[in-house]
Amino acid sequence: MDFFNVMSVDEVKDILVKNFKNIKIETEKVSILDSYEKVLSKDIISQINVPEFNRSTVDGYAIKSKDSHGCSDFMPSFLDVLGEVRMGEAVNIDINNGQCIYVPTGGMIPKSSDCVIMIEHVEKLDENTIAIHKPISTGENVVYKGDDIKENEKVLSKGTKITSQDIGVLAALGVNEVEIYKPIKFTIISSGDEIIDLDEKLEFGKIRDINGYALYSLIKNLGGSIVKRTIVKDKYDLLRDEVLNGINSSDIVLISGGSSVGTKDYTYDVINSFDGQGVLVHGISLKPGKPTIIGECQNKPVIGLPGHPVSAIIVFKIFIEYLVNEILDININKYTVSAIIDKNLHSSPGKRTYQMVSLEEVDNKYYARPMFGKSSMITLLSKSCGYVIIDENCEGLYKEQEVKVHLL
Ligand SMILES: Nc1nc2c(c(=O)[nH]1)N[C@H]1C(S)=C(S)[C@@H](COP(=O)(O)OP(=O)(O)OC[C@H]3O[C@@H](n4cnc5c(N)ncnc54)[C@H](O)[C@@H]3O)O[C@H]1N2
Ligand code: MOO
Repeated sequence: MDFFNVMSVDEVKDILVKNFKNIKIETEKVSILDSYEKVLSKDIISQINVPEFNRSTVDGYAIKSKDSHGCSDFMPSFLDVLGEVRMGEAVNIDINNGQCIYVPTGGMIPKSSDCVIMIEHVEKLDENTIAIHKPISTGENVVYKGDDIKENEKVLSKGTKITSQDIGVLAALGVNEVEIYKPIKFTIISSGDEIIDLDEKLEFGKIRDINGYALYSLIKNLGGSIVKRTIVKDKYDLLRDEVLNGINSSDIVLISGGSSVGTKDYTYDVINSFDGQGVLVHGISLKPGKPTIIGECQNKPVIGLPGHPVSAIIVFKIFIEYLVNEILDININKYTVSAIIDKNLHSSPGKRTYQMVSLEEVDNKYYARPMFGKSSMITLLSKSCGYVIIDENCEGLYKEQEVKVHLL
């Protein structure tokens, strides 16, 4: 077996896109009530204007704004009240100069009116007459037809992860059902003679399967589904069988452990044993996560994540999240926090370093405190809030330097 042929993070992302962006993911129609956090597989184009008519945003009188021009406490304008607009009903009356009509909040205003004056700014002289003392401008207290959404406007794009606000938009359009991507299917294989499941006895020398469980929840959090989570011993045939099952039943196969160059690291050979291009990447200039493997077997991505839990999770976040976002056209809109690093920090030039940090708020400023530990220590991640990325060509960070913290 060859030793690592290390590639940069960006090169690896390009390889993922080139080989796997066009994987076909099934779609289905669901009620908008079941669409929360699902990903749209088609653009939503509005068939209507929202609102469909000019509406008042206040309780008041719809008038022609020019009837109010020049009026004051000393020289009010007097207007005839033609009647009242009823909620939910079309207005058939038009107003002329010197006339107005009462409109409740949200009610339709007559075509000939261009503004609404609030009742508290009006003096009601009798049932049919009001006086106004203050000028009001065109458009005041009115939402015009199509102000919110225009007919034929693209309201939501393919790849949108649907939020509660988006469900509100769909309801406004009268859309009952949307077409979404079905969850991307994953198989998770934890490999290693030492790895045992939670219901097994912890004999001396054994290690609980941390990665299988952490990856399971990362996939769920991404909107994916897990077809199978399993543990296999360090035997070529057993690993190959599980990878074959994974390829046949899933869209993406993840193997944790066995990605390095030890005598019992079979991931590389197993990936190369299937039809397809085999191993595309073995080794990334990345810390943690260098011994990652990316392969293509029978047109499916099979990814060998490093066994150390911190490395497995970080590699998932850098590459699997990226790939899923690319496949589903999800707009990557990750929130970051600006913070001040509170220690000098050396990195490893030549490698992109993902430095874990905790965050502390002092006097309305965030401070990022580097968290140190080995990549075999899962609590390094659980005690951190996020990470700072230090580029390959950078030797480190200076205390007090402003950094972007990517939240975990
Ligand atoms: N000669 C070299 N050895 C190693 C290198 C190297 O460049 N040259 N890289 C090191 C780095 S970096 C990492 S990370 C590991 C990755 O190793 P593997 O992917 O082959 O993983 P294993 O050897 O199977 O396991 C490593 C470590 O992680 C523990 N582990 C594995 N799976 C799980 C799991 N599901 N849950 C919890 N812990 C797990 C395993 O017990 C080992 O302690 O290679 C270095 N070696
Ligand atoms: O991926 Mo390794 O964790 O750099 O030790």
